[in-house]
Amino acid sequence: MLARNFIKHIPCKNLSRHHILRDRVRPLIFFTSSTPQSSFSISASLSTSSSSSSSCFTDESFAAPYLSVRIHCPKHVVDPFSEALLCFGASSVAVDEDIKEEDDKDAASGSSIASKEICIESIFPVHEEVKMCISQAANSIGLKEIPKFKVEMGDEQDWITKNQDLFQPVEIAERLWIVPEWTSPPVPEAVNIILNPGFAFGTGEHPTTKLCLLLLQSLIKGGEAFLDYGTGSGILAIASLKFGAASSVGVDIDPLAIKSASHNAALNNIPLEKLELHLAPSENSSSGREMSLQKEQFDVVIANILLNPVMELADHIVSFAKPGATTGISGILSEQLPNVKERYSPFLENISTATIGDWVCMSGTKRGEFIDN
Ligand SMILES: C[S@@+](CC[C@H](N)C(=O)[O-])C[C@H]1O[C@@H](n2cnc3c(N)ncnc32)[C@H](O)[C@@H]1O
Repeated sequence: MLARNFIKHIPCKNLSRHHILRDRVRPLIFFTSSTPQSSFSISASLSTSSSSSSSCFTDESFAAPYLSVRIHCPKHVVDPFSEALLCFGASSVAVDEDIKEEDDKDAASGSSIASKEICIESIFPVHEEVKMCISQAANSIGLKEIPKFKVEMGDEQDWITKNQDLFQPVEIAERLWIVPEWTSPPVPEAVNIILNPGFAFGTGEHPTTKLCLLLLQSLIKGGEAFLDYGTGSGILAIASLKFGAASSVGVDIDPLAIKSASHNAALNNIPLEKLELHLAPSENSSSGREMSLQKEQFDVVIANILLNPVMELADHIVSFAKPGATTGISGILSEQLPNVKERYSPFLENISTATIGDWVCMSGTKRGEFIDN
């Protein structure tokens, strides 16, 4: 579990507003998160040949059961409470955007909203103690009562089927498309990354994913070793290989992300020897952050995670880049950029930024020698 003050120090927008999906009837804001883990073995390399998607990622494992939990919480705390749920064990939370917009208008007009409730649709892994997670999340944001909730069993396949219509092909750039597994590429001759994100983040719809893909496309000239720190669906790792990288490594603290990335690698016929996936120790793991990755082995490193890990792991992330290699950092908002820049400037030079909306991707080249701040 993450420490309680982890949430308190993070403004709402910092965490996990990962992904906006539109429902036919009502839009949803869809958040996803890593599942906190206590300890991990470090490597979960692909275990299939490129020609067989099912052998690497069996239908059985993909249809893992989950708990679907509807939680009624006071509207005025929906953002911090959603963030807190993610920190205390939810795999994803979805909030009705129409109701949230109403809420924001109420807040702007100063009307009393404390009594109104909003329903958060969340998903928890089956092993999570849902009541305890909800209670910890409520405590962490100062809610006096534990919100009412209802739990149902589901399986991942249900969830995916339910949400299939929502994820449509995404054009990232001319001749670069992200295409759901269940649709045909609109431009067959383009670079098409075939995806089924499952529970993992990374459908290409989020601005940070787009920014990272564009950065990656500009950096990969052929033959590079690429590190995707916070791989989610594996979208960047897979894209790097399609752009011509020689090898790619994806790291994530979420086992569901590793599963999803593995499945997606097979969908894209990625040869086994070209992609490694590593389950990283989480923040609280006593095993520390050592993985079987060598320092200074990558020509390009991108970490699209969130503000807190980006700040905390700065030297760790940069340590994997070769001197002179470009490191991209995303998952951050414009208002957070000054702090992130300051944190990385001892390690990176020639820093530049790209933005879409409020979201930023910062990149720079690794210094030969680090400077004191
Ligand atoms: C915003 S998603 C990015 C996914 C994908 N790379 C993309 O660009 O769309 C962030 C991912 O980072 C993972 N993550 C969060 N904290 C992490 C950490 N400390 N170490 C490794 N991965 C982490 C999350 O589980 C999640 O899958």
